[in-house]
Formats: sequence, C-alpha cells, structure tokens
Amino acid sequence: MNETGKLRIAGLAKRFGDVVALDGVDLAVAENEFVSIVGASGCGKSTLLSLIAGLETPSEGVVEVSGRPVTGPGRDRGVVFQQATLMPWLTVQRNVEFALRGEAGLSKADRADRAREFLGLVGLEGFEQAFPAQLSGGMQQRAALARSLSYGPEILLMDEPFGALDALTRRTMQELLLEVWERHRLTVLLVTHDIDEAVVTSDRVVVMSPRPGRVREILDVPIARPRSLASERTTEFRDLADAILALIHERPEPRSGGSEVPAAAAE
Ligand SMILES: Nc1ncnc2c1ncn2[C@@H]1O[C@H](COP(=O)(O)OP(=O)(O)OP(=O)(O)O)[C@@H](O)[C@H]1O
Repeated sequence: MNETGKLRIAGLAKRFGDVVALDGVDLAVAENEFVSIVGASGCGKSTLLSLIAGLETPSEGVVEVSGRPVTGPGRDRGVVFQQATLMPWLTVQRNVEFALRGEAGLSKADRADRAREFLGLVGLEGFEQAFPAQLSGGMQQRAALARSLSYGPEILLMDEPFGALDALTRRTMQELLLEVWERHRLTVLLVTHDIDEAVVTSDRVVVMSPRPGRVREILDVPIARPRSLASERTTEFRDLADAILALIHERPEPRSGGSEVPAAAAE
C-alpha cells in the first residue's frame, strides 16, 4: 500500500436528473488518515459518502478502495449514519453479532466475544443485553460505531454521526472518536457541519463548493496528536477553523461555462 493508496476518487460526478450533485471530484486518502468533508448544505457531502459506500452509482468517474473499484456496498467499508440504524428487536450485543455473521472462521462464541470487545471499546460494557430503545441517542451511536468497527473495515465512513445528539453528548462522542482512532488508527472519512469537530479530529479537511459539488480546497491540520477537545482553545486551532468557515461561505470562482449557484443560495 503506497502512502496515498487507501481511497482514490477520480473525476467523480453524480447527477440526479437535472441536479448536478457532484462534478469532477478528485480525492486521495492515505491509509490511517482521518479526513473530514465540510461544505454548505446541499453541496453533495452525503452523496459523496454514499458513492464511496456503494449505495449510489457514479454518473462519471471512479471510486477505488485499496485499488479495487467500488461496485456496491462491502465489508471493506463501515458506515455510521446520523441515526443509529440498529435493529430494534435485537439487543445491542445481538446487533453487533448480527453484523459479524458474514465473517469467515468466526464461531458463534467468537462473534459473542468480538461483540463484547467492541462494545467495551465504546464504553457500553454492562449494556450488552439492552435493546436500542432503552438506550440514549449517544449510547445508540456508540453501539452503531461498535458494530461498524467490529468487522474490521478498511475505511470508516461517517455521515453526521453526532448531528442528532445534544451538545454535551456530542462532545463526549467526539472525545470517544479521538480515543478510538488513537487506539485503532483506521482510515476515516467524516462528513460534518461542525467545523470544530472536523478540525479536532482530522489530518485534513476537505472544503466543498456548493452545487455542483466540487473539492474547493483541502487544508492540512498541523495540530499535534494525540489531541483532545482542549486543543480547540489554541489560537492555531481557532485560526484554522475561521479560515475553513470563510471558505465555506465565500462565493466560488466561476468556471468557464460553469453554472455555480452562490453559497447563499444553498439552503
Ligand atoms: N436521491 C436524490 N434524488 C434527487 N436529488 C438528490 C438525491 N440525493 C441528493 N440529491 C440532491 O443532490 C444535492 C446534494 O445533496 P447531498 O444530500 O449530498 O448534500 P449535503 O451536502 O450532504 O447536504 P446536507 O449538508 O444538507 O446534508 C442536493 O441538491 C440534493 O437535493
């Protein structure tokens, strides 16, 4: 695996009828890199993640994971959405075990052990036998994260994973994500509206321009790791977050023959 080889996106476009959601997106993500995607509402962030997850098909271009073209969903990619999408009729433990059913060479007992291990990692020990409805939103997201990590995906795709949580729980989950990443070092792509969340977690932040969605700029986050939410109080952090915010709200340069809508027109 070369340095830029975990995920490669080239010339990616996605149209929904007349709506050009993405146009000419190029992006390379290295193994164990944490990359966030930010941009105005409707700029195509979720569409980009869905294309990588294989839930949507590109109109043009390619998505490759470890050199293999993405043709549909697969266990090499774990996905965490804003809503936890746990099966309500199964306990938390069974939800994780269910996701492990396709793992070759894992006995029932192995699946149970693996589920307990990952539920422990996200701080859910003691809640294995709870049903999703008995858990808070934050705990449900912990379970969803455990489920996605349990089968060892090569890339973790997260679409506003903490967007539905209250501010305090959101902060706790950001700390958890930082800790998990420090311990497991996997490749993560995080879509978020929260600039501070993007900066504190990421090695690079991709700023997208509004419709049609394109990569406007990619910024390095030169803040030392391991990080904690306390990193957000530094001047270096605040300056970078301010620069990203300015980029999101700045009107993009029109391309010749382009049809950009001003950022303010995005809802
Ligand atoms: N299935 C679909 N059918 C038609 N249009 C779609 C579909 N999915 C997305 N779009 C359109 O594509 C554009 C990009 O949508 P997308 O949800 O990817 O943006 P986003 O940046 O994730 O937005 P938000 O930040 O509000 O979640 C929008 O104009 C949206 O209306």
